[in-house]
Amino acid sequence: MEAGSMILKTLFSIGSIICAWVVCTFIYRLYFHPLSRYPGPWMGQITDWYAVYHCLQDDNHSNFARLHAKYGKFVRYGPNRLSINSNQAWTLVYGKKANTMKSDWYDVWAVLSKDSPSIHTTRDKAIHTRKRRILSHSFSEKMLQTYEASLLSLVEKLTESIALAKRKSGWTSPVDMSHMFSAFSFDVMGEFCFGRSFCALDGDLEMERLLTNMKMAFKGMNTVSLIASYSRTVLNRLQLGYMYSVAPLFASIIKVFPVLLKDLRDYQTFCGALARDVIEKVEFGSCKPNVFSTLLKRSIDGSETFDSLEMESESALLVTAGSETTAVALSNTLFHLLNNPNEVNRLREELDVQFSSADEIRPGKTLNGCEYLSAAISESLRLSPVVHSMIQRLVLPGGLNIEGHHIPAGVDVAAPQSVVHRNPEYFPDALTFKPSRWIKSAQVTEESVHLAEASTNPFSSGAANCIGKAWALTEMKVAIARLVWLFDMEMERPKDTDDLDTIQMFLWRDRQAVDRFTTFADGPLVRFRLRQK
Ligand code: HEM
Repeated sequence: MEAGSMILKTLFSIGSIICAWVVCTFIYRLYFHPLSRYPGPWMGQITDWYAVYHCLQDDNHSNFARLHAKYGKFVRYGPNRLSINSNQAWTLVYGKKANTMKSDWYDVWAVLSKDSPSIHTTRDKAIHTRKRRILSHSFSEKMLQTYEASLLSLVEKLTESIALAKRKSGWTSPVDMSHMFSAFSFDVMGEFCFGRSFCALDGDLEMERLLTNMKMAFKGMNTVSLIASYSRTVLNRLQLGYMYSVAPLFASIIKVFPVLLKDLRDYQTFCGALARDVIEKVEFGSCKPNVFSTLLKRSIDGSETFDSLEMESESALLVTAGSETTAVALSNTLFHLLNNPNEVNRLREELDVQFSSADEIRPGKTLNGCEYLSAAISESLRLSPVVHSMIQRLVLPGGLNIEGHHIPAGVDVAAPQSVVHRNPEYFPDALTFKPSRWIKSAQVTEESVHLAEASTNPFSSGAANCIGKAWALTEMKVAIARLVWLFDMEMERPKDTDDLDTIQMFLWRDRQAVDRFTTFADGPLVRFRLRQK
């Protein structure tokens, strides 16, 4: 009896200590923490489970818009986290000289990069600089030109498969363009990285499976638990990126149960095999130039390059970083154009002046000179950035001064792209798709064009900005210009959206999107017919 009451007493004491510790932590976080003066949802002020909850909801993109509308420029959304709605963040948080580094959040992603962190998951600045130096050789202007022939043949395949689709009275049945662009950009990355298409546009089932797995991998990088294929429980969407203290636990679980990451490992094995195939072809001198052949040739010349583990890790990263992002950007651009048919006409007028056949639309000076095309893409990336919400950075010793505030070292800061990109301080009629805002004219001053440029950051900035930006823009320009040149297009309106005006339609689609670091939206569903001149 006495032993029983002793145990009860001990449990009670332990419980009381834990409760007191939790209460003290919450009181400290609410009233005494260096960030306690910043407004934000009370749940977020006391625990990171607030951020985890919104990751589980896939609604970070819309939640940050709500939070900033309610609380203003600075929002404390986690005990040690600030979201900042300011264009100054592009230089002060992400820029080359920013007093920040990639946050611990990237450590969780590194769990997925098997034995060697990729350029994206590397946090150490010196190691990152070395990786970036090596990889930049495969992204030089000269190298990009050598990949162009493969890009053109895949764009032709894309437009041919649309032209050959079943039709009624000249119009095809609705084509899901997010699916089509996924297959297209996946194939482009196959050519770009390994010198061979993945044949996803041909409907290869094995490739479809890998593409689906890769999308899971993408989700998993933010959702970390790629456990998805194994246990379809809440765990498969658990966002440990915001709870990095449990990352080592997660890593140990994976070691004991490797089956949990089967989808990702399948995908990495696939990329590893492709990388080895390139190694053989380079040895026999039978390889089209691609990212990996360029890196291998450097090792043959005795120049600085990656070891084989790094090559596999970079190959897996590049295909994911380069394919779904571009696919999402392409489907968003097509959506905005078809949601604003006058803009399609304006773009067509420009293309008709520059090109007399679709075949003439290819990378180069003339295409780059199409300012309305560039403007339409910039405007789409503004309104619907591919990485909508948080690219997290850790403030280093010395702190960060921004918008008259001093943020102490150790705080995780981020500027959600879609919030800054839709800030009316920087963009009049912020929710309207207006490519003309990017072009100086009688109505648009040079200052407002500069302000627009300084207030958008779809490819991020600084030393860890998107290394594939030039390639992504080339891919998008050719694909969009050829579609607009070749086809009349009509967007099939989703059910119950007939009464929505242009802005409401955009916001409707935005709400349907899911934010998993990359933000995915379905569709648009588009009917095509060969253009009637
Ligand atoms: C429209 C398409 C694209 C968009 C909007 C985009 C956007 C971004 C953003 C915002 C980042 C910074 C991520 C972070 O700091 O965590 C990034 C990084 C990166 N992107 Fe892209 N990207 C696109 C296409 C591509 C393509 C086509 C490639 C490769 C061919 C690529 C390769 C990379 C790599 C390797 C990084 C990591 C760079 C580093 O950490 O140094 N991206 N991208």
